[in-house]
Amino acid sequence: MSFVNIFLSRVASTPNTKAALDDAINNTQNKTSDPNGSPVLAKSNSSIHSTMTTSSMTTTATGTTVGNGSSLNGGLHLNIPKSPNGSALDLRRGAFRRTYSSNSIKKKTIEVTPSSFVKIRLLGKGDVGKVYLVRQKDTDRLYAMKVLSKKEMIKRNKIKRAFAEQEILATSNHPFIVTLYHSFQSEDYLYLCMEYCMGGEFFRGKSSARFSLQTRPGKYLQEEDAKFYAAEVIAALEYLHLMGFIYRDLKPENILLHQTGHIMLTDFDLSKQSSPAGEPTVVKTGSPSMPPAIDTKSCIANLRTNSFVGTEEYIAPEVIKGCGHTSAVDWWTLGILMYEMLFGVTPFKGKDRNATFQSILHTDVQFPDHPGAQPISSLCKSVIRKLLIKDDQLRLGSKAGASDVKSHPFFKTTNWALLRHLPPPIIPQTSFGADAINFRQMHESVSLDIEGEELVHQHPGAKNPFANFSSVTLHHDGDDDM
Ligand SMILES: Nc1ncnc2c1ncn2[C@@H]1O[C@H](COP(=O)(O)OP(=O)(O)OP(=O)(O)O)[C@@H](O)[C@H]1O
Repeated sequence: MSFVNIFLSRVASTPNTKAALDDAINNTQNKTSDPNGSPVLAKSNSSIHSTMTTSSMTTTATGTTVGNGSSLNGGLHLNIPKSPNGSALDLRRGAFRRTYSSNSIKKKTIEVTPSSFVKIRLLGKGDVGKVYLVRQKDTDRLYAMKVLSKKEMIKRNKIKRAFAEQEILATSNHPFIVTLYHSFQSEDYLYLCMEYCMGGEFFRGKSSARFSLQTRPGKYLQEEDAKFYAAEVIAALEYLHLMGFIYRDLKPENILLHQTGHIMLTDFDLSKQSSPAGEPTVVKTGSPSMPPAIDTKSCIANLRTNSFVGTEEYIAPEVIKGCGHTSAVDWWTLGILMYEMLFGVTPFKGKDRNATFQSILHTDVQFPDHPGAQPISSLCKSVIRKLLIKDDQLRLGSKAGASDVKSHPFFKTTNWALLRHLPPPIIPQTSFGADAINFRQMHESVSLDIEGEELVHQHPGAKNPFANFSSVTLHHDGDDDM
């Protein structure tokens, strides 16, 4: 039985889990725009422009309660009509197409092959694969296609990671997590066909997209803006933890911007799955006026892992020590991310890797106080300090997971239920999509043609390690026209 089936049957039989997932999703699903409507290339006589393929979309404004399992359909439903002219603003404001529920993904036999797509350009590179902007030939829809080389995966012992990534993408259904549409394989490559996040990377190294953090004045965000992105990241982490996954690779490069400006987490090859995921439990909040919160920590309480993974400046102390780590690593990385959003640098960066690790292990976080440094509130300092507590058992998030973090007074002004209604601080420049203006120019050293790949030579009779890779097409609620 695949994880999806196990998960769905568990969801059906456990009202707490279902309600908790619905809660995590619904608390963020009320959106000003749909992050999952793949842009389409619409050809006119003289020009190519983008349009959303949606007629109407149902969104749910619901006050979810934990434990009664009725949240999904219990709220107010709004039908948002299609905009008549499909302007860029309308794309952001009015385009809805997916509902987010824990059982809205329908797995189908694979409906595409590599030759169903035309490669448009290279968007990004990892060590075993590349991500291309592609167009599906028969629908003209644009997608981001991650193409992983089997040869490289075998050489670098990364087969398990590709399986984990497929599993997470295929089971996730959340507005801040990139949507998977198809996964399939050829003789030499694995393919993950995902929603194309037109806004590019949230922020990255020196050659950045024009609206990324690195090009903001002073290379940092205002505190309120950083709070907005932190809240969206927390919502995504909460969902992943509820699903039994530790993300383990939160960093700016893995946060993509949807064309609406809302974030989407991507790159799950370092994520770790607790199998089976534990039951979420309910914790009482301090205030009688607040509803009970979900304990996401219990979903992954049985998962402690030892692998040394992560990105140098974002690695948590317990990972460096190699004494086993839990979902608390994700809260550490959130602390680093918040610091970097606010100050443009990470807090423990040393002159080399060793110095960075020493600092991560032994130095308390310091906030810049030189003239010109951005002043931040004491509540903001407090939440960062608590997320960066070296002892993972004392760290914010170590007791009840996301609920601990969400209830820190820094987030008192955050309206979690309406997160998606808030206008994002940065709206990516829209274009017709295929020009990928929000991505830096990349050149391919080796040609990797989606249709005609080089061959991998395996020993005759060797067991095919990719035999169990799922080739599926995933239909999401609202995608009937696909
Ligand atoms: N859905 C997407 N939409 C737009 N661009 C994307 C998408 N997914 C990935 N990219 C681009 O491709 C880059 C590499 O993607 P990703 O990190 O998933 O690849 P990877 O091979 O797993 O890399 P790594 O070796 O860092 O794990 C991203 O940083 C981003 O620029």
